[in-house]
Amino acid sequence: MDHAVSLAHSAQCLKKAIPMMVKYRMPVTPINYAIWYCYVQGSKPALNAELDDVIAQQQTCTQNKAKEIFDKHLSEDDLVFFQEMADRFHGTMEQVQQDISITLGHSKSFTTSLVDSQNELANLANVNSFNEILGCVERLTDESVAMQDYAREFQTKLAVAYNEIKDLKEALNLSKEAADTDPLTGFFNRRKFDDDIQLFCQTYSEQADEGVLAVLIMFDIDHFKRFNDDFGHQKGDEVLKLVAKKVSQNMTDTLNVYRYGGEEFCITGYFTSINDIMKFADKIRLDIASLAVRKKDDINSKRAISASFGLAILRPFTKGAVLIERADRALYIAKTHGRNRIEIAPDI
Ligand SMILES: Nc1nc2c(ncn2[C@@H]2O[C@H](COP(=O)(O)OP(=O)(O)OP(=O)(O)O)[C@@H](O)[C@H]2O)c(=O)[nH]1
Repeated sequence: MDHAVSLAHSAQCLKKAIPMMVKYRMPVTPINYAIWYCYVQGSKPALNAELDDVIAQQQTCTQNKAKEIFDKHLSEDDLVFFQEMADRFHGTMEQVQQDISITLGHSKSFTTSLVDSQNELANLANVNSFNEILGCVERLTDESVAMQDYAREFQTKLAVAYNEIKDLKEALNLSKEAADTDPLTGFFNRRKFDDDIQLFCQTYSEQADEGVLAVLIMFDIDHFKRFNDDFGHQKGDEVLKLVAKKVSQNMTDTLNVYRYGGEEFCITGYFTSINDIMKFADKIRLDIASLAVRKKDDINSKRAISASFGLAILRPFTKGAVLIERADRALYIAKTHGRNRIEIAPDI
């Protein structure tokens, strides 16, 4: 790929590439960035054709497929280029914006001091060649005002460019957010969970604080298949949304909630005691159990909703996979012991 392109051209390509990633719900990874940038640049028709095919079939492009396309048509150099580009744009514009503000400030104070001098001179009746000096200062003042006008105009143009870059950055953040979010529930999605869980375990291991417990709470709506079969998939989606609302109402800043699978959710976070964890999980369990739905045209069709919970307290230096396995096992026991209940994984 030709990297010797102007900043303006790169900005144009980025501006077109980001909405593509948003549209097809692809996370902003360097690889996705690279293939879409190349796509909108149009420099590799074979890449465009392949990406068009994948999108036509799947309405998105999976990480694996994106990597495959990248490996086939692009190189590692392209990747480095993309990783650096967005930051470079923003950094450069920020710096220039600062410089011009300083220049404008200087030119303003220069004008002010010239005006002051001019006034002072005007008040001095006994100065030799008074009119010459005054004329000279007047010219300098005019030049300074012109310089200030020029700087202001330059700043306006720069502000426009700066805002465009800012918009680009925001679009990038939004597309990242969209790529991490489950659209039905608004929770983080499985992809984000897979990214986060290892970091969650690692951070706790490195900064383990006496008296702080890190926990993974897994829960799953009971008999959801039966519900879907009896009420239809659409009503099932409605239940997922209702459950999500109840869960959201209990969330705090120290907790993260994810849609782990179809009707299965995970919460990770920190508590100070097992008692607090149990109280928290039980509140959610009861909130979900307070829900009931019925068919529009059948008053006798009322069906209660419930969920089962499996908790696993993190032991330092445990891998994410082990924590998940323990919570999953506890959830399985909650299911087999009658559902609508909470089980804690044994601390072995
Ligand atoms: N409506 C709806 N259903 C979904 C969605 N995702 C998964 N499901 C359904 O969720 C059901 C899950 O069924 P199972 O895994 O057998 O579990 P279950 O019926 O809840 O039974 P237990 O977990 O043992 O209580 C399946 O019928 C899936 O089709 C979704 O997004 N919307």
